[in-house]
Amino acid sequence: MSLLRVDDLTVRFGRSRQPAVERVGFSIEPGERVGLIGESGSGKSVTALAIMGLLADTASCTGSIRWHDRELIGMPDAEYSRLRGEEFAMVFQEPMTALDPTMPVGRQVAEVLRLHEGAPPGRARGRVCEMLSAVGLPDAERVADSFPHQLSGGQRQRVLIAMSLINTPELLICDEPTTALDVTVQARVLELLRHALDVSSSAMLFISHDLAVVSQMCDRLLVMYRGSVVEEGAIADVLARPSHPYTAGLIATADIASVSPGQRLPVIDDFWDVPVDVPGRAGARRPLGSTRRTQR
Ligand SMILES: Nc1ncnc2c1ncn2[C@@H]1O[C@H](COP(=O)(O)OP(=O)(O)OP(=O)(O)O)[C@@H](O)[C@H]1O
Repeated sequence: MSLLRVDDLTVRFGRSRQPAVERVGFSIEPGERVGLIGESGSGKSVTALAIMGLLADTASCTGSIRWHDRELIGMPDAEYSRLRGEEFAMVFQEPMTALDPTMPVGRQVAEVLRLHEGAPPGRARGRVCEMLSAVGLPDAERVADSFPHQLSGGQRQRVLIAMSLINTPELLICDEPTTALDVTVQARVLELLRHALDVSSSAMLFISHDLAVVSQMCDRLLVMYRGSVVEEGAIADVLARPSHPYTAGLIATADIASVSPGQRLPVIDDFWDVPVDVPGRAGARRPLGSTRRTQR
């Protein structure tokens, strides 16, 4: 049985007729690292938030999200929040907004442990410092006593990774975890994330715009386009034989070998005009040759 199985997931906000995510389906096996790539607005974050049960109140969700043998859609809040942080966790794009500015970061990491394990404060402190060291923060005692604004962006993101992995979740969802960091720090944070996952054996859903980074971090790739998954496969297979024109365009414009981690790949911003092979959805039909390239 898959760790996570998403079937026919459709998410709408308010009275919008156009779903943000439409009939999305994929699964993640234990320990597997899956990349989710797509243009801005294609529905990557909404898919992640639906799995985490953290969508805005205005969202309505249909379909199925199964965690092991349990259905997450419609699960009572108390039960959902027990799973969140303990069995699956998420690292967000912007560490400053994900951390409480009024509390030392060590206490915030300890809080996650306490909530899920009931660890007494003394023991929690030791575990927190161990975890901060494990994500490449050597001066763990000092970092633990610091407030978020006293740390650099890279340090804050490491704190969030420590926080998300401290309960050894079976699945870690990373939503553009290094986008807010500068390029050299991004490479280091990605390296330690990979190492931390090796140690915890957690599976990962890694969301990015960046094909180069995804191809370094993941085994399998999902490509989202206008709210739907249009391509799925082992990274090497997709790169060698993309089946959807959007993926082909993305790969064609991406000189993957020459792009260092964190550096943006060129994207094609006229792909809205490429037909989308989703039942029931009418797309404009302009040929791929009429696209233009831009650099983000
Ligand atoms: N709270 C919300 N209310 C209304 N619409 C929303 C809300 N959150 C997301 N959307 C819409 O859902 C669609 C998908 O957004 P989503 O954030 O998943 O895109 P994304 O692929 O993650 O983009 P990016 O790469 O820029 O983060 C967008 O059209 C967005 O405007």
